[in-house]
Amino acid sequence: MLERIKQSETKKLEAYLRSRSDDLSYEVLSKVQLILSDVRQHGDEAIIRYTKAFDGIELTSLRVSDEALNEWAAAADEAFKEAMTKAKDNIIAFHEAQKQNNYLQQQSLGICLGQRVLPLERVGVYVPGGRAQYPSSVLMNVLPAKIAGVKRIVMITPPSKSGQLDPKIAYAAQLAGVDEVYLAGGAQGIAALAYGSETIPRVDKIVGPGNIYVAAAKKLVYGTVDIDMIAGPSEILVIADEGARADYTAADLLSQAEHDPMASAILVTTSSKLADQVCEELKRQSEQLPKQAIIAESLKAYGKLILCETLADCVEVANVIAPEHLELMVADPWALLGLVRNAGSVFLGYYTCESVGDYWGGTNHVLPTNGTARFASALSVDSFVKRSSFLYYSKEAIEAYGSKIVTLAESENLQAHANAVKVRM
Ligand SMILES: NC(=O)c1ccc[n+]([C@@H]2O[C@H](COP(=O)([O-])OP(=O)(O)OC[C@H]3O[C@@H](n4cnc5c(N)ncnc54)[C@H](O)[C@@H]3O)[C@@H](O)[C@H]2O)c1
Ligand SMILES: N[C@H](CO)Cc1c[nH]c[nH+]1
Ligand SMILES: [Zn+2]
Repeated sequence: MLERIKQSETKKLEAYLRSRSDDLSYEVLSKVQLILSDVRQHGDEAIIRYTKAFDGIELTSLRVSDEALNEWAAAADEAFKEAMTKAKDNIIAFHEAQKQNNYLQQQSLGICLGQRVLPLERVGVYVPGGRAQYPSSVLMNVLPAKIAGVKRIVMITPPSKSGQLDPKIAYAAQLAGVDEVYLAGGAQGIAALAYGSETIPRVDKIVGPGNIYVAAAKKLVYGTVDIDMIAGPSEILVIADEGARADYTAADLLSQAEHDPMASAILVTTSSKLADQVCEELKRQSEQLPKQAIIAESLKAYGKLILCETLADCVEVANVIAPEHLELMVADPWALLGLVRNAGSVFLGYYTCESVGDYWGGTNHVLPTNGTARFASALSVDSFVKRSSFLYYSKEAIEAYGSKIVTLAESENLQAHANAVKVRM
């Protein structure tokens, strides 16, 4: 069920990495570029047209009114509401610790300098909604923005199959404190947030995960607006030792394969016995899952099984792949953690399945994909702030240090810079 690769078969590993990076191909990017340009030119009309084409829904209004939001949120199930409220507490507790402080350094002669941490004004949050509804992603995106102090949080999501907002998404938006909600998904939604339309406001930064079209659109609008990262189709890489249970391992691989035909699930292990058992389990468990068609496509295209000599080798393979999620299903996960350099988020031990982090634990589930964990980080409070520095020099300070500044300015032949100091001395 999974393509088998030995650690020594580096060509096969490289081929996998190449195929993954080809996902954001010229073909996808050029298709998405056309959508972006169309929405930039034609605004709401183009968004409504693409929603009809891709989501099969004829929208009459993009904005979800406060009354509709209240009505739909009230329809959400009580057990769901209770679990979401506790998950919210866990997410807040983890992210509160990420808050950065302003700082001030004082020196002699009255000199002082420092840094202020300022929230972004307007942020657009993308909540995916094509193949599944993601109320958990509402909390993961919005709560760190709230903690950072973002003034206006605009949420967009594709309409549900009935053409409305799913009650669970409506409830999550209220629980998290979203300011405005619009029904717009895919590249057309990202374009609206980047350029603005008659109805949807332009924002300063777009955050949130999505499929390949959303990821491509975010990549293309970067520069017009800021983005958090490329958070595309989900990925899991499980490192398992001979003590890992095959049924747990297979269940975890399937948990991400069910997201998207382009999701990736990889097992890296030192045990060929476990590898065989996991393949059996994958077959057995996937036959019972409602999303088996998506899973089959995902495993066929991106499912891999890599056999290594040692656990340290397994971690090296993971460092090369740089997965979004890395599970260490080994007896002593803490001993391996220090060797991990490239992973969006790490899950330790036999009992911490990725679902704990997707919904509950408190760490963020919006994470870099497609190898970008080599340089990108999880969504955090930091994603919603900018830093602005300041400097104060007194009359005495400029007189004391002015000649040094003049020397440096003249060394660059910038006489006007030097003069600005000289006139004060
Ligand atoms: N990396 C992360 O942090 C993270 C977190 C949660 C979910 N995810 C991923 O988010 C994705 C959710 O995907 P989804 O599809 O369910 O929802 P989505 O909202 O991301 O995408 C749906 C939209 O895609 C557009 N679309 C669909 N087919 C298209 C086509 N042929 N051409 C142009 N546009 C098209 C449509 O506009 C549709 O509204 C999954 O890949 C999942 O793995 C990632
Ligand atoms: N695994 C996803 C991130 O790749 C997050 C998620 C939300 N709901 C379920 N899973
Ligand atoms: Zn998931």
